[in-house]
Amino acid sequence: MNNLAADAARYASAMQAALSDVDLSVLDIFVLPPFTALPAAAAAFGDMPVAIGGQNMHWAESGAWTGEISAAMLKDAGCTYVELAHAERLKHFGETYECVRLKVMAALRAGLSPIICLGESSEDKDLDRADEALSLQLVTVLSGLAPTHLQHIVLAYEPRWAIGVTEAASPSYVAARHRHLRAVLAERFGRDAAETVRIIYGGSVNRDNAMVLAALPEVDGLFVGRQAWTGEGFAEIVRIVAAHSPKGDKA
Ligand SMILES: O=C(CO)[C@H](O)COP(=O)(O)O
Repeated sequence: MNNLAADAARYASAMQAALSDVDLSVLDIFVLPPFTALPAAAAAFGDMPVAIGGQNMHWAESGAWTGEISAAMLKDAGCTYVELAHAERLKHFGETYECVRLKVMAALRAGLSPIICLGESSEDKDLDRADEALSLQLVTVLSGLAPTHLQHIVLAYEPRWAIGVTEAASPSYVAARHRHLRAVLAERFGRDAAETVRIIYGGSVNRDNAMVLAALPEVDGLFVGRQAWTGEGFAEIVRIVAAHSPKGDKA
């Protein structure tokens, strides 16, 4: 809940200016503004290769759900992505992965790519059951999907204890959790389909840790919060990832 529609043009032009010498075709970039800023952001990014997404949506196509936003409304506002299951949705609004599952299906039906947040609590981490918690979340949220759906899905691994703090999870910890998520996908959907899912890392990503995290072979991209509140800040991360990604693949 940061930034207004009027900030969109400034945000986009700051990114454009900061990245004019960067080959953005090696990256897939998205920004997820507040609902009220979506049309302004879509217009402001214009021809830049930056996709737009919502931060949440409802699972129903339409109807008596006052105050909610549907997939069709997001598409109408210029979105191609939608973020689902952010830790704050689960914590403050009582969302469950069962309800996230309905949203994932609705997003895919509408042609939106869901960015599904997964992450263990600090208690799960301390009790050494992070992988168990992640398996449960992932299996719940993807039940009912076919292997062909996976190419449209992004998993955002965001350990809850690493969001909004000063330190991200360590690279080795992140790599292990991403390997686990990939293994769960492979077990359920087959290795080939599992490889089509992007698994990105979020939680206190900043200019100091972006390069190391993005360079991990297990990490397909970064999910940036505070550092992306300004176009300049986000551009710093984009520049780092574009320059140092050793994968020769999109990140
Ligand atoms: O907002 C986030 C990116 O999706 C996420 O919760 C991480 O926030 P940050 O810790 O401020 O980077």
